[in-house]
Amino acid sequence: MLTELSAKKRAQELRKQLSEWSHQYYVMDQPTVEDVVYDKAYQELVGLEKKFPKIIVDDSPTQRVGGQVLSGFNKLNHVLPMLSLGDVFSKEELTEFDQRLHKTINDEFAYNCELKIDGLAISLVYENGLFVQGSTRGNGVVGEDITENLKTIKAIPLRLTEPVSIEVRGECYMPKRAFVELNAKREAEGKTVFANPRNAAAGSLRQLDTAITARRHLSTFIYYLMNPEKLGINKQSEALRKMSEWGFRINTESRVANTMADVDAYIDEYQEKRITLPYDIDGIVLKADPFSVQRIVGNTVKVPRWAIAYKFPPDEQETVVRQIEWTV
Ligand SMILES: CC(C)(C)c1nc(N2CCN(c3ncccn3)CC2)c2cc(C(N)=O)c(N)nc2n1
Repeated sequence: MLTELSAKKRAQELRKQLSEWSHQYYVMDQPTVEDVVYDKAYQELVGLEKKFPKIIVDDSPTQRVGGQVLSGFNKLNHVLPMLSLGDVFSKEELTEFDQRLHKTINDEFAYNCELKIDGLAISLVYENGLFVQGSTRGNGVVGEDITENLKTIKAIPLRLTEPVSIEVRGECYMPKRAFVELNAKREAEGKTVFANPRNAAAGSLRQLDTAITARRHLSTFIYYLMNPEKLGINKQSEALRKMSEWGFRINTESRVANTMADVDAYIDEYQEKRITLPYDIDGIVLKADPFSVQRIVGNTVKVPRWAIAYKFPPDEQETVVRQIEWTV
């Protein structure tokens, strides 16, 4: 006999299982169960919550697609401005960046090298481990509250593995495969097509109908933790590892470089690999790894002095599916 109490207990078991499967599939790119198994458990949870609405909790996977059509997005002020990035287009300029830093910092320090994902910057706020607000970068000071749309993205955890209150930032992007398939569908429907995955991701996040956003196969790579030293984290590479442990999707191609020769090698490697990646990148981002170095050199009004974007030469090749490794 199904009581509200037994339904509540069963729903908690289902949510835990669904969350683990979802983490494996959407965050770790390592599906562990067939879709049909996931869907069966999900439908059972939907049934229990429909029968006993009082057992519904905010971080239930059923709450990702609110299904409501918003009338607009509220503006919001970022607690800390989302800085821009200085960019360079040659290894010579990269060396100048490194030399400038060493004018201020005498001892040696490592760089964290990251792929520069070609999507759009987002900010995510968590209170006691629960996702409470998500927004676009906007002009860096004022962004748009797109929490409801970001909740539909399975790579964004609704609850972290620890009850921490943090703000993180990253890139929301559309995988190349989803981009090609979306444009093929739009073409068949006589609609306009998106010029590139970045525009497709931006258009998908700007949807007022969250059910449309939910169908666009968006994903994220998180790359920034606010006030990390308050959490006892002292390097960018450590912050990335910690955010991964909390449940965020972190790009696995990041690497610590101890010399500029290592940085050059990283650039050469990913200029080669670029076309095979399942997502667009437009360069790499170099960051002083120790937060102590970041703190000493600080930021200008617009950009950090401790990070730089190295932009690849524009790559004329079309985004074709066959050259892409078949992951998300
Ligand atoms: C935290 C800092 C400021 C160093 C930072 N800022 C970034 N960006 C700033 C400029 N952004 C921007 N966007 C629109 C207009 C002007 N600037 C877009 C994000 C980063 C972007 C990526 C990426 N794409 O993969 C990344 N791995 N690390 C970043 N790190």
